[in-house]
Amino acid sequence: MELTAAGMEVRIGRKTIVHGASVRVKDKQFVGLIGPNGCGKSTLLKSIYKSLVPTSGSVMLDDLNILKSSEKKVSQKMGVVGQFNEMHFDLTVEQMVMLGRTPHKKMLEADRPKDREIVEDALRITNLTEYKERSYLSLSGGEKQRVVLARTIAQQPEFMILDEPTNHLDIRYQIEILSCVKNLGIGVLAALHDLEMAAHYCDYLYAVKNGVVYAHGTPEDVLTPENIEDIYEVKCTTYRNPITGSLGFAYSL
Ligand SMILES: Nc1ncnc2c1ncn2[C@@H]1O[C@H](COP(=O)(O)OP(=O)(O)OP(=O)(O)O)[C@@H](O)[C@H]1O
Repeated sequence: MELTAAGMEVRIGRKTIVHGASVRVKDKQFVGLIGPNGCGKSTLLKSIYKSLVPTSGSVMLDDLNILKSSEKKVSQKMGVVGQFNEMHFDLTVEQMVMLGRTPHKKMLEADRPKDREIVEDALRITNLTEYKERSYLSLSGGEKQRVVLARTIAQQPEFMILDEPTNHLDIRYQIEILSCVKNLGIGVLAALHDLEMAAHYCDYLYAVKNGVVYAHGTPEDVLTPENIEDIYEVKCTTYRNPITGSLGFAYSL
């Protein structure tokens, strides 16, 4: 399943936030979106997953025209883990994860044994089984983030978009979440801040600066000291992490 977002332009009020960005995620690729605060990563992702209407551009998931398809049709194929996961009414963790089954059910259809099995699996792979009776609102930010990932996994999407999925997470959960997503073996487009994580997990990267795709390629091609200095306005030296073999970064102002 391949995602192609072409010529995405997003204007909010009088300001153009994303300027003609194109992004492609080939079958089963894990693609990262990097760039400084406010460069337009979330806005670009939202325009791809239909939370914002782009001024121009097209988004195809194989032959499904995302921008012209119903929410239900899109959510049968595409799962989204957004940046903010606040809710104002309380559900248990299990009920929250069960919401992931909604796109696959008819209106008011009860939970089927298969739905319960899928929810159990999603709770297990996100290490949330023992949280299933807990109230969602009582959870910490990182725990909520894992529940939202579990809900998205229960949705059984063929493609996933994640907006800074490791935001609130400590190192262990950052690794767990990214490994878990990688092991799903589906196409992924994820905005990430941690360049070491991006280098380690992503097959391909798009670097955004001022709403424009500044560079794209493999992590080795994109995460050069020159690019990082231009994109983030910091001094940077790269090295090879002797333990993981992945790219490492040392920064200074
Ligand atoms: N609804 C809005 N009205 C006005 N400006 C907006 C709106 N939404 C986003 N912006 C602006 O668009 C720019 C890009 O925001 P966006 O959230 O896409 O950045 P980002 O790269 O995801 O940043 P971060 O890494 O901090 O999450 C920012 O300057 C932001 O203030």
